[in-house]
Amino acid sequence: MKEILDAIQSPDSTSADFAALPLPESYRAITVHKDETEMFAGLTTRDKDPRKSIHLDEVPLPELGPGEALVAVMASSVNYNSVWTSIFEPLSTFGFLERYGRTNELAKRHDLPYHIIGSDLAGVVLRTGPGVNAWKPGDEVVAHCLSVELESSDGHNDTMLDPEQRIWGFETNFGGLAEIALVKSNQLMPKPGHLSWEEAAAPGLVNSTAYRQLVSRNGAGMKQGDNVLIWGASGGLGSYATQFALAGGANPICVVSSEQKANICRSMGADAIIDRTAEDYKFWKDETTQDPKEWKRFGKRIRDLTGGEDIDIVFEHPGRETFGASVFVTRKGGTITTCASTSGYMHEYDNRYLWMSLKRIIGSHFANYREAWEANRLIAKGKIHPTLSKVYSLEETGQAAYDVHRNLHQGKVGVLALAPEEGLGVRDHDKRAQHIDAINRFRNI
Ligand SMILES: C/C=C/C(=O)SCCNC(=O)CCNC(=O)[C@H](O)C(C)(C)COP(=O)(O)OP(=O)(O)OC[C@H]1O[C@@H](n2cnc3c(N)ncnc32)[C@H](O)[C@@H]1OP(=O)(O)O
Ligand SMILES: NC(=O)C1=CN([C@@H]2O[C@H](COP(=O)(O)OP(=O)(O)OC[C@H]3O[C@@H](n4cnc5c(N)ncnc54)[C@H](OP(=O)(O)O)[C@@H]3O)[C@@H](O)[C@H]2O)C=CC1
Repeated sequence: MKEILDAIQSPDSTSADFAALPLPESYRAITVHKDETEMFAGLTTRDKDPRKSIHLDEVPLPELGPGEALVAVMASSVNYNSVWTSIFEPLSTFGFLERYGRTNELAKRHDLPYHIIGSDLAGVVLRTGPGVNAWKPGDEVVAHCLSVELESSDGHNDTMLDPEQRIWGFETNFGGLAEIALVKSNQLMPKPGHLSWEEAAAPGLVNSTAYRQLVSRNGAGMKQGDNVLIWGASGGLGSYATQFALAGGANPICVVSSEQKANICRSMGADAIIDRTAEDYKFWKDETTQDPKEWKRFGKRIRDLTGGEDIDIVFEHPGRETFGASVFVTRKGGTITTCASTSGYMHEYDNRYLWMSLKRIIGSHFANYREAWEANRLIAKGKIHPTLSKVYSLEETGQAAYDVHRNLHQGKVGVLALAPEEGLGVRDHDKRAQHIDAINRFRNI
């Protein structure tokens, strides 16, 4: 592994040098274990502690198949899907690996008693499998997390519709929270040169998801002037949705849970901000009964901020707790676009407000390769910036996932894999200097 790191850090290394590097038989990786899936039985979601289920193991290097690449991972990031994996909710991810393993001989590699998790990476290609022409050893890359087979016709308009669509490092093995990752070559994209490894690894999953959900025609198709209600506007998804709204000439109405987070939104350029803790919205009277009066109070607050206008697009992901309010505050003909249900997936809303006002609910999930590429291109052009707040070592991944589970973090949380320290991997110093304040906006807060 030392030889690999030396090659990455040497400015003189060529593609041939990387191709000639011997690959290790094993590497360090963040895992959850199949024989521990019941370890949190009986506990509430909140009390399930990722620090107990997340392990750092030495694992064997997987065989490289056609259309695939082995990547030396310099840095990765924590996504909420790794929180779900680590608390075995809503179901154990080993079921996904078993199901994938049954599909063909090569996919059997994924069905193991351990799951190497993680759906982001920035690093360097070490080897490519047969049939890979677009990438070569030595390429500095980031990887998006869409894994598809594309044998069926269904996915050929929009690859997210492939029946064998999976999220890498969640529904497949050999994810990014490791020193080496196995990806399909059509997950690879160029690493933005003005960013360090950990900065480049941070946006991938959430930036691509927010791009499809909010900007793409497959999602809400946001346009200039739209009022966009963004839940968790300084969180993983929300910090990119807020940037897309601002960069696209829309008006973000940012919901956050503290003054500190409100200030982060202001620093991004937003001025319509709702602190849901300070204003104490209680959309549910009890576990089963919502309070439409509270939807109205929330809607009135939005009207105060917009000069009397309602919401064109809701960027939804908290789910059960907020969905009734989200449907209510959307304007006639508006759109609620949802990609998640952090607070519960059995949503309840008053359907009269949906059909009588011709509103639409759009389900959105990750992004196709083109959408992920366009989202990454905006990062590379310095139009959208990473929202990295804190960086942990691979050994500390359990704590990093705990922070995200308990909503103790801001923006994105990074993890160093092979990178020995933060700040390495920057190739375009001039562009970095142009954007340095925006790049550091979330750091250490
Ligand atoms: C990029 C980052 C993303 C995120 O962070 S997202 C957040 C994290 N992700 C999640 O929380 C999602 C986790 N996944 C799940 O909870 C489950 O994954 C799903 C609920 C999405 C799917 O459930 P399942 O049980 O895996 O699959 P089924 O499709 O429900 O299959 C169950 C059986 O139901 C049959 N079935 C499906 N559709 C129909 C139909 N329309 N009519 C009749 N039967 C149907 C199937 O065939 C199958 O059957 P048979 O068990 O016999 O194989
Ligand atoms: N389908 C897909 O492709 C994707 C789905 N996801 C899912 O989206 C969800 C959010 O992910 P991500 O943004 O990375 O997570 P983060 O935890 O980084 O951010 C979510 C933010 O939502 C807000 N929030 C949390 N709970 C509630 C609640 N009950 N009511 C109102 N606001 C709430 C919090 O902000 P605050 O406290 O400031 O209000 C929190 O910071 C997860 O469930 C994740 O699995 C994520 C990426 C892709």
